[in-house]
Amino acid sequence: MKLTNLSAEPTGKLHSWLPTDLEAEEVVFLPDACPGKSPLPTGTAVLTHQPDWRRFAVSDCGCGMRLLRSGLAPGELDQRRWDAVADRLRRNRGRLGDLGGGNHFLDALEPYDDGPLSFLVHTGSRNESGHVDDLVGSPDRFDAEFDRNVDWACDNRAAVHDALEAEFGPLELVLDLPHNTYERLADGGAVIRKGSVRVEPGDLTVLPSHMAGDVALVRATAAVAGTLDSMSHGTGRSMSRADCKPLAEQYDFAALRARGLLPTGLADASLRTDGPFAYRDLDDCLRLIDGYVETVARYAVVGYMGHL
Ligand SMILES: Nc1nc2c(ncn2[C@@H]2O[C@H](COP(=O)(O)O)[C@@H](O)[C@H]2O)c(=O)[nH]1
Repeated sequence: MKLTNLSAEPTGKLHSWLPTDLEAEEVVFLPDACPGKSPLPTGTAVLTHQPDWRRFAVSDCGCGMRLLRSGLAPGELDQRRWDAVADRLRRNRGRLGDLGGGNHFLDALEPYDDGPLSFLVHTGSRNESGHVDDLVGSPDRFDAEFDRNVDWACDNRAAVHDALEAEFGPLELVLDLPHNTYERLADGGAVIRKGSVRVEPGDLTVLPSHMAGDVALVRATAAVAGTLDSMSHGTGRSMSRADCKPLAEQYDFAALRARGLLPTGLADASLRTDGPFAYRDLDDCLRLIDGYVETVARYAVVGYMGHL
């Protein structure tokens, strides 16, 4: 098996994160590589011809990110308007336009170069995703259900987009990319992407870090031919949710609130497992993919919501 390691983790450790029954020709580990609850670790792209490869492609199918550019000057965002968006999303609970839990989030972004605010939406396919699990032995039904999930997740991001437009007016769609998908190959194999997006040279993608960290809009170069046309979907976790507790207890949430808007009523306790201390640094990750992407724009997070 060819293993390409663009992460900061030692290669031996990465091997231990792969399922022992995975038969892959190639595995790419991106800077956001981290183990999770899914069969494959996050931040990976896997080329396989294993007949039952679909069992490695389950979990939060179609989860992805949508980047939107507004016509708003940064000063036009305030607590009242951020709360109004949060209330709209809360009213969507259980249906399209529900941000969901975990580290699904909506950020307001201010560019470092002068310019209008942008918004970054990160949501998945919510409970829909579990429906593929029982279909791994029925490829046609699995593929149809997976596609339905990917479409549902995209519609979910579109519904969050609608909620933002209801408050802020028209928003330009910069990109919408799922990061838990697979690409079927003509020869029966597949490239499975878990926490990684499909990009071709020239394509834009977005790299967020955490609720208090910068976000980069990047363009893929020709070098992505060497990463199975794949790129990271963020900086990735540096620790598991279970390990966050001691750091969360010491974290200065008041300083976080002073730097950016959080919806009224969102308790510090809700952010314990997904706070800034749980994720890697953006510049560290950008250094690891130098040559594979070029930074087009960089933003500070000036508003966060999640765990609504
Ligand atoms: N700008 C923000 N980035 C965040 C936040 N929470 C996590 N992250 C980054 O996004 C991805 C999300 O990944 P997933 O594994 O849950 O699909 C992750 O790699 C982080 O680097 C946030 O609140 N704001």
